[in-house]
Amino acid sequence: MYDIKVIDSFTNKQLSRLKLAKAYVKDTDEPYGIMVRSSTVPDSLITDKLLVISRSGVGVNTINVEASTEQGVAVLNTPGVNANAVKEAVISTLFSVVRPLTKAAEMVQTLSGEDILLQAEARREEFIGRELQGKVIGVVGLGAIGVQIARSAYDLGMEVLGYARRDQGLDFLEQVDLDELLRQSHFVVIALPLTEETRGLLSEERLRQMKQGAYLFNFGRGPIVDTTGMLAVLKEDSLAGYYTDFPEEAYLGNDKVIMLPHIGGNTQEALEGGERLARKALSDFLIYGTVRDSVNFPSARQLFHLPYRVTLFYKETMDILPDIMQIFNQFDLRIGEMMTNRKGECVYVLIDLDNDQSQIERAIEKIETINDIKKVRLLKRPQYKKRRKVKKIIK
Ligand SMILES: NC(=O)c1ccc[n+]([C@@H]2O[C@H](COP(=O)([O-])OP(=O)(O)OC[C@H]3O[C@@H](n4cnc5c(N)ncnc54)[C@H](O)[C@@H]3O)[C@@H](O)[C@H]2O)c1
Ligand SMILES: O=C(O)CC[C@@H](O)C(=O)O
Repeated sequence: MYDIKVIDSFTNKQLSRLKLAKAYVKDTDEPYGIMVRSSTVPDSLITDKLLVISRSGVGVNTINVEASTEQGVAVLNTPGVNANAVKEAVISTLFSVVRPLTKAAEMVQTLSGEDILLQAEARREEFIGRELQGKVIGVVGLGAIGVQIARSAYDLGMEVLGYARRDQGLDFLEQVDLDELLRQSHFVVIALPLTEETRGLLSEERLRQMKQGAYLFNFGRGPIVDTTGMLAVLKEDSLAGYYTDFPEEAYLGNDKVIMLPHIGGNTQEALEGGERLARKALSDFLIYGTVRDSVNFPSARQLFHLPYRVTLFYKETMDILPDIMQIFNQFDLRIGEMMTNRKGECVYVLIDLDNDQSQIERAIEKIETINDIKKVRLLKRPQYKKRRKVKKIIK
């Protein structure tokens, strides 16, 4: 039985399905698993008992991934699940800054009388907009979200520039360096994760390179844009505005800043999809040791035919697999199937066996003494009840 701590709200429908993995929601300080959305996972929960953190969503800046890796805890997420939602939010904010439709509709509500159409038309000049077609958009970060935004902007007839660390080979945009992108774009959209590398990437110096009258949209994370720098640049009237999904007190009352309450991915479709994938990823990890999307574990999947599976996670400072194999031999364990995969210096191994459980447990005790080993688990092949055949009654 696994105790699962649930941070943030998840639907009962998904939480009740955890029981398929013998996992049950419990408010404990020492869980085996954590389900979370964008709230911070306290470091105190990352104990050696913890096996997995499953994030419904993409950004993992609220999870101490380094500490998790040290404890052999898999940090799973659901990349791509909210990319369409964020893309649609970005496209609608782009339209909202060039077309004052909401303001125009509000004005109409102030009118009265039979000739309301004439009165309204007389004020049309107050609401002249601009078009996106033909303008330059720069997309910073070409992952699931960035690529979708770039593609839609291209379909709207915009000229699309993109910034990524590697050539993405996309034919609907021109990849340029960040400084060039900032100089050329009328609209710049940030679709990056928050990392040590991206924190403050949009520094005052970089913001000053932006085109006169350009807009910046931040749907990545707040600290990617330097707040002091942004306030200074906005004061000088070089930027037309800053649209951010991450409210900051320093921007309150600034009429050039529009802040949303972190709702880029906040659609019913994205939330339901994220919850389902995060719950399933957690269940599959607990039952089978399977890893699909993780920021610190390599992906791993193997059919579970034999009665037992040993999963091993280690940070490789030297090749320890021969030592592990030697222990398996010493305890006369016959490996049926095995797979190994790596992510950077982290290695994850699945080994399926058909031996006596106590024999495997003794081998595990010895494997746990090897330096670099972060986590070893012994899984039993799940026994699914056979479905009863339903006899067809033919009248
Ligand atoms: N506003 C919201 O509600 C919302 C919703 C989803 C995601 N996000 C944010 O958007 C981020 C991106 O989401 P995604 O689904 O596109 O993730 P993703 O992992 O598919 O893409 C991230 C991209 O950023 C690139 N990248 C990372 N560091 C970089 C750097 N220093 N320079 C250039 N490129 C770099 C990666 O290579 C990757 O291509 C998330 O991490 C999250 O912070 C926000
Ligand atoms: O979980 C959320 O509510 C927002 C998710 C979003 O910021 C993400 O990184 O996927």
